[in-house]
Amino acid sequence: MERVVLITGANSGIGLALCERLLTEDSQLRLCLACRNMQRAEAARSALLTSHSNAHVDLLQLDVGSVQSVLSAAQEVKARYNRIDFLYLNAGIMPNPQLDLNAFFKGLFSRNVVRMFATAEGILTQQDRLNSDGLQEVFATNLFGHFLLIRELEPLLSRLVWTSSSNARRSAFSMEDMQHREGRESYSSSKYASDMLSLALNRQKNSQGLFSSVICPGLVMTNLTYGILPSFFWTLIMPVMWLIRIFTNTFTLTPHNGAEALHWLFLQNPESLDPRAKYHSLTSGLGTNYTQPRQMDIDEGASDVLYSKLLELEKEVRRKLSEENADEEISAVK
Ligand SMILES: NC(=O)C1=CN([C@@H]2O[C@H](COP(=O)(O)OP(=O)(O)OC[C@H]3O[C@@H](n4cnc5c(N)ncnc54)[C@H](OP(=O)(O)O)[C@@H]3O)[C@@H](O)[C@H]2O)C=CC1
Ligand SMILES: CC(C)CCC[C@@H](C)[C@H]1CC[C@H]2C3=C(CC[C@]12C)[C@@]1(C)CCC(=O)C[C@@H]1CC3
Repeated sequence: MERVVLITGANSGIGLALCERLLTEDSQLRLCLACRNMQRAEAARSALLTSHSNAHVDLLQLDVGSVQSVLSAAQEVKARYNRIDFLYLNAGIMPNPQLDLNAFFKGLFSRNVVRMFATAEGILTQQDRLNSDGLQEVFATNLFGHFLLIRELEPLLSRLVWTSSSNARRSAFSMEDMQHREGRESYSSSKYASDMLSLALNRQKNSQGLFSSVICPGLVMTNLTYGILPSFFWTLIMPVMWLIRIFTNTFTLTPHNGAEALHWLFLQNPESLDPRAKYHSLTSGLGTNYTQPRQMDIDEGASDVLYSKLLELEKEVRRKLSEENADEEISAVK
């Protein structure tokens, strides 16, 4: 039977590499690339068809950072497919990243140097902003848009896979400020929230046959990392990066390597997976790829609280949207 796989943020980086790997694994697959920019989505589709000429590759317009776009895209998915075998929640942003060079050089000579290279703890901040739905942009894109998509498509779903990060950190997240309006680590906060949400979804939905997993792709050279340091600089320091890889294995560096755990999960029986584990893509000093589960630092109770808060927020945004639509109808009649 033809399996249907929907991937958000599939037009570049890790998402596009995953598409390549999945088509190599199963040429009968129906892939749906869910992207906000249709020109880039077309280019990704053409690239995939060059290497897999008989592949079924569909495109779907989806801006996960916009409530209206998520709701419209979900309607379209329901009209097109009667089930989604895998939903990869991969789209993500890190706007205006700032590297704290002082902290970086201090970290270089501390006991935590390996940890710093693996997680970027203490050396990276971002500047977030409100989007047109009145939500924090990073929260809306990396977490809430995906949550809404899951809610809309729930009856069609069986497997969810989140592209999280080693940068997800409990101390960056606050339940009282789940959108991270106050701090400067919105990326870390949103990724920690996705880890929590995955656990909560497993607790609430496993009995109904829905399973969720989280992965970390390691440090990968993509548009996201080119936003932190320019691509020529990364190319210049590549020999240093290969050297560091010997000590951490988290410097996967290429999108193909970064997609290792995403691909690995595609081959696993969901019942054999640990809901409290994050599955890491790792690459050894000799260039061998493998997947390793590591326990996440999460409370079950807190993950349930986050789930309830997201349901509340969902109600609120739906109410606001229907009020706005009603206002528009009234002014159209006038
Ligand atoms: N690179 C790395 O080292 C790491 C990356 N990650 C995570 O991996 C995931 C993929 O990122 P990566 O491949 O690195 O970076 P890219 O920037 O190459 O890919 C991000 C993808 O997300 C899409 N996207 C962003 N915002 C939206 C939106 N509002 N609606 C729909 N699609 C959107 C982008 O589309 P567009 O082209 O239109 O911008 C792009 O296709 C992210 O979740 C990221 O946080 C995690 C750990 C490390
Ligand atoms: C000599 C060089 C290797 C210096 C590079 C320093 C930093 C730019 C990087 C060290 C750890 C990296 C890292 C990320 C970005 C680049 C670093 C801060 C991520 C935050 C990218 C996105 C993620 O989701 C996790 C990564 C963790 C490690």
